[in-house]
Amino acid sequence: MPLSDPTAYSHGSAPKTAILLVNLGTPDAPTASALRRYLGEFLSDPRVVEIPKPVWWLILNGIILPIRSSKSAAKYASVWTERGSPLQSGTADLTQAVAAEMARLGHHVQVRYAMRYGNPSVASVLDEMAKQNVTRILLVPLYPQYCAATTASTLDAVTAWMRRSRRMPELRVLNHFHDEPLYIEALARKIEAHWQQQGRPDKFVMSFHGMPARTLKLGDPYHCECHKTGRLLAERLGLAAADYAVTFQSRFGKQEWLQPYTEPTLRQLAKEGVARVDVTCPGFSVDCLETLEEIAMEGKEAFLSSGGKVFNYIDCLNAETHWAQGFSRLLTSHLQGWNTTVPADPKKLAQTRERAKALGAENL
Ligand SMILES: C=CC1=C(C)c2cc3[nH]c(cc4nc(cc5[nH]c(cc1n2)c(C)c5CCC(=O)O)C(CCC(=O)O)=C4C)c(C)c3C=C
Ligand SMILES: [Fe+2]
Ligand SMILES: [Fe+2]
Repeated sequence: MPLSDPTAYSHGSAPKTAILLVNLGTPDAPTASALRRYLGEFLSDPRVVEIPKPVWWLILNGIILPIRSSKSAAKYASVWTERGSPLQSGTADLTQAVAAEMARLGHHVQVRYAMRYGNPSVASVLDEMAKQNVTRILLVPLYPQYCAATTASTLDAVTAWMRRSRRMPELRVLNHFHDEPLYIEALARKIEAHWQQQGRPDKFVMSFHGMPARTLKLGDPYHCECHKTGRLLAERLGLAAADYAVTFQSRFGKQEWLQPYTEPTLRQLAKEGVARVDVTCPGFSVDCLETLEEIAMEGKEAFLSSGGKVFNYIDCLNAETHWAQGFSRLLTSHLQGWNTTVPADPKKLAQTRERAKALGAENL
């Protein structure tokens, strides 16, 4: 494959820094054909499904895609808004909020987002950055807990692009932020705001996306990082061990996944006489199908139909102001040594200020 040369090198050009937020990706429409494309790309990633390729190709194309595409399309249709997929609009909003906050903090950085699967692709955003002479990239997979299926896969997409680029940018990667005080604090504030309005539940459930159980034995730190987030958040909220549970949702296929599973736990709690549960999903940066449909709709139905009385779903952090501020402070600490506060070009600085103004930075 020929190496790409988007712009000619010129002497004396100042370093340009970008923050690239990457989320999982989502279908372009809630239709079976869009789902087939999206799931086909997602589930063909060997980081996501670790089964020998030829066997998996047959199962995926012969069974999973024909059946799951239309089933999943109906689920997506139930959460789709006039802005499209919640994952897409939520990621765009978070990006804009972080861009505004970084500008307010005086950083001259581009903040963009890409999707690991679907659009805008990681390669297309990196191509655009290269054309704009971006020379330093802070890569931020939007997963607080490290997992090979998500975090490492995001880096795979970036390194695949780098393999065909002549002039590689400097690259830093935010590996995880599952125990960062700024993240735990933002989660705690969100929960506390809810409890100030509604009082405390009988049980607080923190539901994380599941993974095949064998990945824990193979050394993936994901399970431990989910539990650490759960423990830190519970401690910050003053909860005793009996007041909360850490569970895993979105099981896929027949093999064992990380336990306890969210939905059976909700049913069990209701049967044990727990009247009210509050559920939140700290592993998802923005609300998406997995939180809005699987938890807020299906999880609620499971709990109430098993005898539970009150089910509250507490949203993800999304683009909350205090999270955009906390996240930007966290990202700033990863920019250390890259001087982003001295403008290279006064004209560009004025443009950045105008852009920040247009993005509402003054209100943050
Ligand atoms: C083997 C299959 C899957 C693994 C492993 C997996 C890991 C994993 N996923 C997320 C985050 C998200 N997953 C989402 C949707 C989704 N996940 C799978 C399968 C696996 N995920 C499927 C098939 C789907 C599509 C929906 C469906 O058909 O059920 C989403 C939501 C995307 C959206 O558009 O809203 C997110 C986010 C993590 C964090 C993770 C491992 C830790
Ligand atoms: Fe998933
Ligand atoms: Fe563990």
